[in-house]
Amino acid sequence: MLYILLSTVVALLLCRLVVLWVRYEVMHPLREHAYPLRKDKNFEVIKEAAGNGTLPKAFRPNSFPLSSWSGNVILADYELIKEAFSKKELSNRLYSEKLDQDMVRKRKNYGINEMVERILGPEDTLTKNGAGASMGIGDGFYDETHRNLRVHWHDTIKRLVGRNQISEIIQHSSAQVNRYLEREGSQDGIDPREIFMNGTMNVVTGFSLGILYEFDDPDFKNLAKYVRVFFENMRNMYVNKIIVDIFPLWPRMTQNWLYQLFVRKPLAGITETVPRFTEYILTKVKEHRATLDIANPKDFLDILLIAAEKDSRLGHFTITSSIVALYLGASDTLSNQMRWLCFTLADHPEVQEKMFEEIKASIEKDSEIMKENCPFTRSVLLENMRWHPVVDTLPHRATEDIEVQGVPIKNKAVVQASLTAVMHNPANFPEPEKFIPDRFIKNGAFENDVKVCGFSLGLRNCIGKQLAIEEYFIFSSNMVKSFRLERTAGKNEIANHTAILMPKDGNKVRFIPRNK
Ligand code: HEM
Repeated sequence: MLYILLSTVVALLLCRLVVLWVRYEVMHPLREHAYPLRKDKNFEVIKEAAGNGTLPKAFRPNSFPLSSWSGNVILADYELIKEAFSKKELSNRLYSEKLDQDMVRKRKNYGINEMVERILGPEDTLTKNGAGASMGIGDGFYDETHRNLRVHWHDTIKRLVGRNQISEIIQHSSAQVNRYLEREGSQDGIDPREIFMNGTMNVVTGFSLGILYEFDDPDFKNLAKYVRVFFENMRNMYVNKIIVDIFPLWPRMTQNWLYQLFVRKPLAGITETVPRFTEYILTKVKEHRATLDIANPKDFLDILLIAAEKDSRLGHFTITSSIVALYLGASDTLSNQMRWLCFTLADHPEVQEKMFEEIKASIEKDSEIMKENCPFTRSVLLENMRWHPVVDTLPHRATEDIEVQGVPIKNKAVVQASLTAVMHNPANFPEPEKFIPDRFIKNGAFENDVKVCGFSLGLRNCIGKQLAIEEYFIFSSNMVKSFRLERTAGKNEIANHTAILMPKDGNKVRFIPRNK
């Protein structure tokens, strides 16, 4: 009897598997295609398939066993990405009620609520608003709070551009970057990673908190340490998030426990870093309160504090996590784009010289480096972004069943865009595998190409785009004006990394001052 029962169960299970296999493998309207999680492998696979025309416009990623059954979709065509990401149903991050509840637990474990009351006091608006209704500018649903955060961000940009403060903040950081390149890199050669990380982080600090640090300031060093710990734990935090999302929440046994069981790697340092980073930002909130001029906000935090008076959905967690998101979004991206530029220029001295001549002529003509006078430099910078796109998009999650240009996307599917596929498609850029410095010069003038889309497209694209483009130009042109770059070690190879297309360690460049 038991034998018959067991056989029936096994037979039913097998039937179920066959049905699933037919549904997901045979009948599924989207093809499956390789999409390795490791960025170096991913870059090679996607570049090759885009190059020989075998990459589908949209596909199910075959990243690990059965992953193509999950309903996830990778978009690999410019027009498709543009249309898909203009839809609010496809503009949410990996977010759910469960993840929200897990965050409530984590804040409790970290003692964040008590910290808010201790630092800001019980009468402060942020204490009264509580944690807030959003996970911050880089996470959560594409809802009204998120849209408002974007509006506040762009409002800050407008105000600071009007007062010339953005350029002042970036120039301050760029001057420090150059000082450190000379101090540390003019003898034996260095990998300038840390220096550019510090430079980009300092721009975020200036823009969001109104502080221009020196790189060796102890507070700034602490900030850099917090950001580093986040990056070191990024992959594990992501795995943790997926575990929380998949398994039911139990009252006592947290998903962190499950995570430790499966992944066996502690989220090293994160449990200490989150409260410290939060404490730093809350201290800045307190300081901003003392100088806040409602008619004349001076940075992003001022603007958020003013907005929180009228909108209780902007709570302490919304604000602290938005500021943290800026540091995370800004630092590894731009610093790696700068690293690729340095190593590529070191391999192309003739490109450096042509940029230098153009920059020098601009200073002679207008006493400063004007973008309009530097078409070749801008073309090189854009080509560097196209040739080595440091990131694909972050994961988007569908909130409805939807079809875009014939591509079916299921509710809750994770959708990502392969920006690499667009930028290495020969139909968009002839000979995409080659670095062609004057690719974007037409009749002697610089011509932007929207298909260089490293900041992504649509409603959930990179909010730092405008700032990053400004920073990229100022850091690069000041660097080329001041130094000749010479490779002393390594070659342009890609590191084994899960999130960022970054050069391998071991690349070194000597920054030889031009004035000596
Ligand atoms: C070379 C530099 C940069 C590149 C290539 C880059 C690229 C990207 C990409 C591809 C996304 C994901 C968009 C999507 O999922 O569709 C993103 C999101 C984001 N970026 Fe950037 N980024 C850069 C610099 C910056 C800077 C300087 C900041 C801040 C000042 C920043 C802040 C953010 C934030 C907060 C998000 C999340 C936006 C959201 O979820 O709504 N990024 N970035």
